[in-house]
Amino acid sequence: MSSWRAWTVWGIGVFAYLVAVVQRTSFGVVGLEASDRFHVGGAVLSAFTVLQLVVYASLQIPVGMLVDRFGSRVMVSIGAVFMALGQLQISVAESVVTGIIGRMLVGMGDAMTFVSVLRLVPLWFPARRVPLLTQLTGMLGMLGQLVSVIPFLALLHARGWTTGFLSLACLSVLVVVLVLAMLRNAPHGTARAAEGSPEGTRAVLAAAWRQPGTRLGLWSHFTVQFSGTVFALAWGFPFMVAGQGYDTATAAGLMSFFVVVALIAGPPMGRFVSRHPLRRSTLVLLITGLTALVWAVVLLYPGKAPLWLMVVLVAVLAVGGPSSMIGFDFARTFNPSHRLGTATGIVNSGGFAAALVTMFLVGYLLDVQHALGLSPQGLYSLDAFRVALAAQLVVMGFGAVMVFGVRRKVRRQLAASGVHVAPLRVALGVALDEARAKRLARR
Ligand SMILES: N[C@@H](Cc1c[nH]cn1)C(=O)NCC(=O)O
Repeated sequence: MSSWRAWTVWGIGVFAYLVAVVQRTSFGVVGLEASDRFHVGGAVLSAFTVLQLVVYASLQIPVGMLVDRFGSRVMVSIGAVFMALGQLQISVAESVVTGIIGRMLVGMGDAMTFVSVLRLVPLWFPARRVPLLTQLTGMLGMLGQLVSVIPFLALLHARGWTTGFLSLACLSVLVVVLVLAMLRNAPHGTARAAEGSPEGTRAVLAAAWRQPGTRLGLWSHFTVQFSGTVFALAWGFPFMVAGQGYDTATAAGLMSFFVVVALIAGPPMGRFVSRHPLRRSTLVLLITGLTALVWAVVLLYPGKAPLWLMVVLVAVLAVGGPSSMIGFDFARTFNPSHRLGTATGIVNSGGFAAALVTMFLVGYLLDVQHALGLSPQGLYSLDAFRVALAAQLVVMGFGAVMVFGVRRKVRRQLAASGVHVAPLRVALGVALDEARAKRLARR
């Protein structure tokens, strides 16, 4: 049994991450109000989100290194202070520049939270619980999106922009108080191992990168997470409404379905990972293959894709979020605890870097087709989207090749330590034989 102390620390960590997700997603839900306040259209507004993501992704590795050095408590508190300052700035900002500075501060604080919170889990809980708790951390944090969409939006509509964003700043202040009062980096006695490393910071980074298991985590995260992120944060809505011709209510319903599926998929994914640790990369590849297949069917479907097909697409994309947590499991199982933050930061940069590159590629391909007169029905026509969104298949293919390549190295390393990974066919045969033998023994 884990102590109440461990659950309290984890609970506060999860709350801090949930609040970070609220801060991250709060601007996206007030697009119309932001357009009025800053007197700008969609293109400039998307710069707020893109810059916030650029800051978030580029800070992952430095943050990981800092967590290994200073521990989760300091990093989560500093992150919450940055987010409080960012939202305070947004609450009074009236120009694009001051607004973007606010969002970048939020991105900085957000970047410090997830990696630091994940690092608490293996330090406070026994190894067998870690995969499921890691999934639950990601899953519960996602509920922050609903806080943005429901109570925050209602408050902003009732009391106005400044009160809405000031309340979010106060939420992060509450996180700082809770973290300083009750969050500890590790149980007594393990605190030294959990803070500061016997190696120098650069040596920690080099060692984490040299470990093929970290890179397998990076490419797994890269390959399975980006398509869902691109869909949810950038191109999903324009594709469904302007490209496919769905009304906004249906598109909004599909987006809510995305969140529900991502929430439901977390626990089974965690259980699979703890029961079949040698099949993690196979699951990543299977989910990547399935995502590519469903995208190909949607993009090649003659005319508007039927609703059932869009439901399947959204479900597959939503599973990508929980699946990407497999990347963190690779980081954890292949690195000692004093390198865990750094390795987790490396892994977490994968999916977000891939998402940024893809967001840009899709926008660029839409623009180029329009400029060359190849999309006469409009910039956001279905045919233009077919070509632009197909770029995802190239990014997915690249990621899958990297997963295959680095997995070979990981398996060689495992074999050297006496762990041999049987081909899937053989392993499935053995599992079926065992199940049959168990059934017979029960008769
Ligand atoms: N894979 C996500 C988290 C997640 C879990 N379930 C669905 N999504 C991830 O990498 N998150 C990083 C972050 O900062 O949120």
